[in-house]
Amino acid sequence: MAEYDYIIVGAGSAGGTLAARLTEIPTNKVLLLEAGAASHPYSRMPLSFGLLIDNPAANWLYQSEPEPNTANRVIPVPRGKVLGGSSSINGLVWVRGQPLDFDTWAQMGCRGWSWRDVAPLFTRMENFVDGDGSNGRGTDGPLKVSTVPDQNPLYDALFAASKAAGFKTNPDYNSEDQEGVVKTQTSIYKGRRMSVAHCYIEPAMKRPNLHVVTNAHTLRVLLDGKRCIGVEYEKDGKTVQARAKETILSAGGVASPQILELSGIGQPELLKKHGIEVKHELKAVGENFRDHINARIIWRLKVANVSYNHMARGIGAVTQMMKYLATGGGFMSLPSAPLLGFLKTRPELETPDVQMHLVPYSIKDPKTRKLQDFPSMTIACYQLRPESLGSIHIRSADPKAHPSIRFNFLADRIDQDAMTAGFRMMRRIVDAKPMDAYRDEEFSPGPSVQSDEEILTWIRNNSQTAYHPIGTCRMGPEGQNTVVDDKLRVHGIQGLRIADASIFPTMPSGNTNAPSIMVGEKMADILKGAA
Ligand SMILES: Cc1cc2nc3c(=O)[nH]c(=O)nc-3n(C[C@H](O)[C@H](O)[C@H](O)COP(=O)(O)OP(=O)(O)OC[C@H]3O[C@@H](n4cnc5c(N)ncnc54)[C@H](O)[C@@H]3O)c2cc1C
Repeated sequence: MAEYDYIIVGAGSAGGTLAARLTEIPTNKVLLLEAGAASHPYSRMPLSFGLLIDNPAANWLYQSEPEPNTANRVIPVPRGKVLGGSSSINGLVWVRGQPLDFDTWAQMGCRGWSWRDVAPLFTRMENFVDGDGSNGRGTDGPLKVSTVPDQNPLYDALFAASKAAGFKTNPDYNSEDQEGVVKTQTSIYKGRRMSVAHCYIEPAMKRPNLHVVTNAHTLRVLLDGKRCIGVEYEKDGKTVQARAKETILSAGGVASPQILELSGIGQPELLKKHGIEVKHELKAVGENFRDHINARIIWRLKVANVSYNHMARGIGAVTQMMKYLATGGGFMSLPSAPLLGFLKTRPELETPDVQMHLVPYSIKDPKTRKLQDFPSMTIACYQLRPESLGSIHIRSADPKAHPSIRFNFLADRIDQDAMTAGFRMMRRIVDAKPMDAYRDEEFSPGPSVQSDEEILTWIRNNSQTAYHPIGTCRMGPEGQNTVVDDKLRVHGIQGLRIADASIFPTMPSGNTNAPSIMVGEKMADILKGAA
């Protein structure tokens, strides 16, 4: 059986970062297992966000359970299944979060995770090419970050409308002050996606001490009593075992709790129901699940040539392709949103509680992301720090069966109120005078939806996830509600840690790629004895 110092399961945002950092020390022998392929031909192009959203070649294509809170709809849950994980298929929006997020983690008992502790990790991971090193922004990290270069009179009108509606702008929302309507910073450089595969894993693969195995589906971790001794995975139809001093699960918010349960770690009743021997009771495995529910309003536009529905359809698609090939710019180089808003729904709030994504086109269906036929724009809004808690648990002892995902979106009154207020703020921006020249009728939901109840019902009936599942192996001091401690060790099991978005105790205020990479950086420091 092959022996390593470290086995990392999942080559995503956190796992890929961790593998690269650990192998900086030549004596560390590391095995990185990834269920997906080594690459996908579309991945480096930012448009791959749309092209891979329903593509099984790079995506797990999970689905939620139908739940009454969201009109019993089955909501698609895409996750990256390729080297780089979700960082290879995501919407490329780069957000650190608010200092308050991490100070809250520290306040919940996670020593070493306050903003003061994690800010240097955010600095070291990035090379913000449009920054000058102020605000703690990185200038020589492995992952290049740039501000969207796309210009469009619609953006100017939206900035002016936001100002007219009473919202400020902000020169750097990834500083300690997030508030404002802003041009998006992205994990894109010169039109190419800056995934963890490209920025961390591929350079590290030149090292002899990193062994990367792709198309390797981890089935379970191997336990000797209360000690983890390695993993069992399937490769080319064969079951393979590997041993390590430390095993780190980095399979993401959906799959890390699944692998624990398949290994006999979790809620005893649930494991027994599926015929799995209980090796270690941990009630919080798969619980404390949070995600962002994303409500999108679509407006028709009077001016066609500011909307990519007009500029990127038919012959326009060819023009955009030529532009992309020649300059690395245009439609195919955009992140999921070129403008963002981090705003307060109530003036007395200390920091923003909603995030908006302002998009110069609309899609027919978020499941396939096909462009709508008419000139239009979208603004989407989610509450930054949702309170509602869902769960992710196995539905079967079969490691290939997708787990049961229950969002429980909008269960909490705070979430309902913030989403309703955020919805009204989207309309407030677009109704402002500077948008008069562009705004046509609201296409979806349309003017018939007005009262708080109508808005909330519409959100329940139509909204999707913003693709940020977190919390299912929550970090914190040992207790009913946590799975790992602040050194990311699974409570009660030796030699097993978890490093990915599943350990977030609460939702960071924004998109979750940068905080997931930060977890990989932090895990590396802990294992190197530097944290
Ligand atoms: C469609 C989409 C759009 C998004 N847009 C943005 C955005 O614009 N900005 C942003 O900041 N965030 C975005 N996110 C979220 C962000 O990308 C994720 O939060 C982040 O990548 C999670 O990192 P992770 O390390 O926890 O998991 P992942 O990066 O998902 O990595 C988990 C890895 O584990 C592998 N794996 C799972 N199970 C097994 C197994 N049994 N055996 C072996 N390997 C396994 C997976 O294949 C995957 O490679 C988006 C996500 C998606 C899916």
